[in-house]
Order: sequence, then structure tokens, then C-alpha cells
Amino acid sequence: MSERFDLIVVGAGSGGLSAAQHAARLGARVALFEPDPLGGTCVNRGCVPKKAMWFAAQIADMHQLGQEIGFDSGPLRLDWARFRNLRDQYIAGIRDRYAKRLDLAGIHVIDESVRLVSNDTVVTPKGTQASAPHIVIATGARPNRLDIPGFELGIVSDQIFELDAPPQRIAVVGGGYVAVEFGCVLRGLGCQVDLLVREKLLTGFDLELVEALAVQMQAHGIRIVRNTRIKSARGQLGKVTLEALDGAEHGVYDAVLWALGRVPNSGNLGLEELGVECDERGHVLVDAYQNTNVSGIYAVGDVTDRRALTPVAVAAGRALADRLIGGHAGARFDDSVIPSVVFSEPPLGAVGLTEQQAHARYGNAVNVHTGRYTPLLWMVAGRSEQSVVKVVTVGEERKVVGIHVLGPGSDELLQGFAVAMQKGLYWRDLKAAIAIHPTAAEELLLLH
Ligand SMILES: Cc1cc2nc3c(=O)[nH]c(=O)nc-3n(C[C@H](O)[C@H](O)[C@H](O)COP(=O)(O)OP(=O)(O)OC[C@H]3O[C@@H](n4cnc5c(N)ncnc54)[C@H](O)[C@@H]3O)c2cc1C
Ligand SMILES: NC(=O)c1ccc[n+]([C@@H]2O[C@H](COP(=O)([O-])OP(=O)(O)OC[C@H]3O[C@@H](n4cnc5c(N)ncnc54)[C@H](O)[C@@H]3O)[C@@H](O)[C@H]2O)c1
Repeated sequence: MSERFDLIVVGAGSGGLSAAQHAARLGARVALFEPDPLGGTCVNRGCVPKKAMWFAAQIADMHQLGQEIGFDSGPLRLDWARFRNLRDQYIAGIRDRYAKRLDLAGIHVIDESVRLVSNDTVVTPKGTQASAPHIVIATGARPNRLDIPGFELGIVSDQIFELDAPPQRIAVVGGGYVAVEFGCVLRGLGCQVDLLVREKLLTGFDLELVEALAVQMQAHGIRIVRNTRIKSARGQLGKVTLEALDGAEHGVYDAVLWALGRVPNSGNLGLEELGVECDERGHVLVDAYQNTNVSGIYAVGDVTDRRALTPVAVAAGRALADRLIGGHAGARFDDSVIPSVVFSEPPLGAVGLTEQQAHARYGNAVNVHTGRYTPLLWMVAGRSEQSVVKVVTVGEERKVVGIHVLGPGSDELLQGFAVAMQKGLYWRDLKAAIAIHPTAAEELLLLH
């Protein structure tokens, strides 16, 4: 017997929870399948625990800065077990609140994985069946693993949150968000960090700001090695040497973090048998309305080829529920302006086109306004490292198509500018605005 619902959601991460909760609010009878803790990657092994660690590293950095401006000197020691416990309690609280909210909303949560057997029916390994006219795939992604000798001597990002103590000397292999964020966080917490990058650092971000960030990371003591391809790891757990394709050896490390991108969880769902199209990396292909090529099957979040960010998954899930349940036929989310921050030290934020992307798209119609400044507190401390802000405009009207910020406060200041950009922001608007002084945000208004 198959229980009948209005909507089935597969996966209770950012995208799945958003679709399920919004659909229930609109009156749908919803089944939500999730074998693991509620909240998915972001809550359990992504944004949230990472941000808690980033705050801890920021405190350590501020302590250092504090000493530079005259506070008593002395070591700052983190009680890792206590910090980890508090962080995990906070996350458990989020999960509890989700469980209560889902219960109150009348959503049927089934703690099993499922596969699709048709475009309206799913089945669990225990034989539970459910049917609905709409099935949303929200199964996210997992860390990429390489088939190279010794890979098992390292860890992936999921495991970094389980460490009993911070490593003393770590190699972070990769150059994306996860590699840069954990490289900076672990350095802030006192680890010696080597960042081993295959090609470029933070592909997709503005080259000038990425280079300025690299300078600051190196000034903080992170060793960055570019153009290196790791072909194997050898040794034993806690004593690992890495070998690169060019023969170079790196190590010995007491930990290695493989941060090599993510692989969509689209296998074992029955999608292939049903003819649901995926790209060569396994991302489920969807149109602007989250439709797959098979009627009745939709996908949101990291399992698709959209930007792998929590707010993107949330917006997709909500718009889909609006369309399928709320009766808003044209509902889709606006993905034209997606802000994002790398929680590095200092943080790097970007919204819209980089200088390089704007030139490729608009050629000579592009104007670039860049400013470099040393943040006030750094100046007081006698530091000379520079923050960078950049505004990219196009055309005679100078429409703002890109804003890039590197420096303390970037993580918080970007959101408001992103809202303005979504509404249509012009250079003249920035020039006419009254600044808040003295702040990092005002640097964007003081550009020439
Ligand atoms: C270390 C790290 C840090 C990050 N930091 C940020 C950040 O600061 N800001 C940001 O915006 N984004 C961040 N992200 C990205 C963000 O976490 C993801 O974009 C977001 O979690 C995607 O949500 P999702 O719903 O698509 O997938 P997920 O959150 O991964 O949820 C998918 C769920 O589906 C379940 N599932 C899988 N298969 C099945 C099945 N067969 N049946 C039932 N359930 C299934 C999984 O158990 C999982 O719970 C980070 C990611 C990582 C790895
Ligand atoms: N602050 C945030 O918003 C945040 C933080 C973490 C992750 N995320 C999201 O999650 C996504 C995944 O992050 P990520 O860092 O795992 O992936 P990524 O795509 O950002 O970076 C992957 C990195 O791995 C490298 N790589 C891939 N295969 C390799 C190989 N065989 N050998 C050596 N290097 C290899 C790539 O060159 C790249 O530098 C991000 O794209 C982002 O959308 C967001």
C-alpha cells in the first residue's frame, strides 16, 4: 500500500526543508524523507559549524591585534573540547527546532533514504512506499574523493568537525571555498597550514582581490603552493607525506584535508532508470523552474548545477512550492544577483561580475573603480596590509554589474549592496549616497 501525498521531498537539507515547509504552509500534505540528521550539509557539516570555527579564529586574530595595540600579552588557549561541545549543542538545538516546526506543520518525516520507482512513487529499503503528483529531489552533494594511493590518510570537510584536537601541521589540498576557509580558520587557531593548489585560487572571484587575499594569507603564515598536483599520500595516520606529479614532496603533516570540490548525490535514486537527465558530473539538469526533463520530478539545491549556496537552495525550494502548491504558475527565483562570501581571513565578498567577466561580456563598455585602504584598527596597530574594494560598471549610464570587497567587515557589508544591485544600482547612486563614517562600507562610496 502506498500512502498518498501532495508533495514528496527527498532530502531535508536547506533546499528540501524550504520546499517542504513552504508547501505545508500553503496547505499541502507533505512527506519528507531524510535518513540523516535534519538540516543537511549547511547545518551539520557546512556553513554553521564552519562559521562557529571562523568566529573562534577571529577571536584569536583579534587577541593578536589586541596585543599589538597595547593589551597585556599572553597566550590565548582554546579549550577545544569545550568549544566543540558548545558548537555541537548549538547545532543540536537547530535540529530540534526543525523537528518541532516540521511536526507543527504536519509534515510526515520519514527517517529513511528513498529511490524513485516512477515519476510519482518512491520506496525505501524497508519497503515504505509513498506517492504524490510531485517529487522534489533535494539530496545535495558530498565531498569529492580521489582514487589515488594514500587518499585514506587524509580527511574531507565532513570529518574536520569531528577532530578531537586541532592539527599542529596540516596540508589543505584544493583552492576553492572549503580549502581557503579551512586554511584560514585552522591558521587562526594556531595550526601550521600548507595550501596546495592544483591551479588557481578561488576560481570565479576577481583576480585582483584573490591575489590581495593570497598576500594576506601568506602574511598570516599560510604557505601557498600553486600549480601542484598531488598524486599520492604515504606514511601513516598522523604522519603523512604528499607527493606531487612534478616529484616534489610536501610534509610531514599530522593531518591532510582534501578539499577537492563536491559530487552531487544523484546516484542510487532511480533517476537513470526513469530517464532523468544529468550532466557528466552527475548534476540533475533543471530549467529555470526546477523542472527536470521528466514530468512530476523536480530538483533543487546542490544536486543541480546551480550555485552551491544555502540561500540559493532555499530560494529554489520556496519558489517551487509556490508554483506547484501555491498555484503561482510563473514562480521562479531570480538568480541574476547572487552575493557570496568566502569566510577567509580577511573575508572576501562578491556579487555580480568580476572585472574579467565584465570585460569578456561587455568589452570596452566596462569601467572599473578600485580602492585600496588599510583598515583603521590595522593602521592603529601599525600594520600595513591593505583591503581592496572594487565596483564594476557598464555603459554610459554606469550600471553597477559587480561589487567585490576584501577586508574586515566584508561579510556583513555586502548584503545591502546586493539588494541595491538587484533593484538596479548605478554609479551615480553610490556617489549620491551619504556614507557611514568611519566604516569599511563607506570605502565603496568613496571610490573615484
Ligand atoms: C564546509 C562547507 C561550508 C559551507 N559554507 C557555506 C556558507 O557559509 N554559506 C553558504 O551559503 N553555503 C555554504 N556551503 C554550501 C551549503 O552547505 C550547500 O549549498 C547547501 O547545504 C545545499 O543544500 P541542499 O539542500 O541542496 O543539500 P544538503 O544540505 O546537502 O541536503 C541534502 C540532504 O539530502 C539527504 N539525502 C541524500 N540522499 C538521500 C536519499 N536517497 N533519500 C533521502 N534523503 C537523502 C542528505 O542526507 C542531506 O541531508 C558550505 C558547504 C560546505 C561543505
Ligand atoms: N562561504 C560559502 O558560501 C561556502 C563555503 C564552502 C563551500 N561553499 C559552496 O560549496 C561549493 C563546494 O566548495 P568546494 O571548496 O568543495 O569546491 P570548489 O568548487 O569551490 O573548489 C574545488 C577546488 O578543488 C580543486 N580540485 C578539484 N579536483 C581536484 C583534484 N583532482 N586535484 C586537486 N585539486 C582539485 C579545484 O581546482 C578547486 O580549487 C562551493 O563552490 C560553494 O558554492 C560555499
